[in-house]
Amino acid sequence: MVRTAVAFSPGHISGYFKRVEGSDPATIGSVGAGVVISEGVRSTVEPARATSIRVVREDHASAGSPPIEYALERLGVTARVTTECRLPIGAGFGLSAAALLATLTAVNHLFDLGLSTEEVAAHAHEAEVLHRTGLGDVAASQAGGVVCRTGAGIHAEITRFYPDDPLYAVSLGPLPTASVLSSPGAMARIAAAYPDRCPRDLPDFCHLSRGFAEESELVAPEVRRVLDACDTERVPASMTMLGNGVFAAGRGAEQVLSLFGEVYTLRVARRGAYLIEVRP
Ligand SMILES: Nc1ncnc2c1ncn2[C@@H]1O[C@H](COP(=O)(O)OP(=O)(O)O)[C@@H](O)[C@H]1O
Ligand SMILES: CC(C)(COP(=O)(O)O)[C@@H](O)C(=O)O
Repeated sequence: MVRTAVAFSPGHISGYFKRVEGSDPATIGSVGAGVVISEGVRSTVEPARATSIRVVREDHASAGSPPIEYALERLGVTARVTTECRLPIGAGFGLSAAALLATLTAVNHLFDLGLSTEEVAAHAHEAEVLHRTGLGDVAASQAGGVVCRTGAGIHAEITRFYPDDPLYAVSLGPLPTASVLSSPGAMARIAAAYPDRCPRDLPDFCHLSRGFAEESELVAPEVRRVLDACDTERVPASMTMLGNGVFAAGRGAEQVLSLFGEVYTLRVARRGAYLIEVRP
């Protein structure tokens, strides 16, 4: 039997963020607030002569993941990787970071690399930043909670709180993160819209996120329709950054969102990425 390692990482919904410049990928990142969610990516890894990545979601599979391929090469290993997730990819659920954290956690154990949890996160963060698939998701998904990051990178100060209430989300389609991060105009509007404080609680997080979504002008017409419906029902809601989707909290949230698509019920994660098993 081939030795196999399996690991999981939670995803992360960013509510608001601002890019922070740095001298190298370790110091480049973002400040902002978001929610680490119970759904994420499970990665199964086995040694192979050449690296191959299979990305599985529902009954669909695709091949390749440039950030993961890059990270494995940096670590000097080749492996057959299968990632699995329930949430849609590219929809603002931080799945690129989750896929990296889950895969590198499994790789670390499979190949006995002896990396600390922080070193695993550092490699994942570097791959994210270089591929423009995220800025602050890896830092957030190192642990659970509603997260406020007041510095860039994985060593920055991060405060977390852990509400029991679920969050609901609906996705209306992808919004490639790299397309926004590469647009100087969008990044300038994002920086100007940044609410420079941490959220007090979940409703306050929704409120700050909504102000940011409006001011940054990132809200697409289909997202606008969902937000309008939430406003009518007085349901706190905002846009999943960076995806064409909406998250909402509290009474009535699930019902309003269900008018627009499949509703994902998300718990606030209690922990970050972890190893599930090594076989045999
Ligand atoms: N589950 C996954 N497994 C492997 N690679 C992934 C996964 N999710 C995202 N990626 C990588 O990240 C890219 C998308 O990044 P991004 O738009 O930031 O997605 P997200 O918003 O889900 O984090 C994909 O093209 C792929 O290279
Ligand atoms: C918002 C984003 C830049 C991207 O998030 P996603 O599209 O989920 O990869 C995130 O990494 C952040 O810094 O807050």
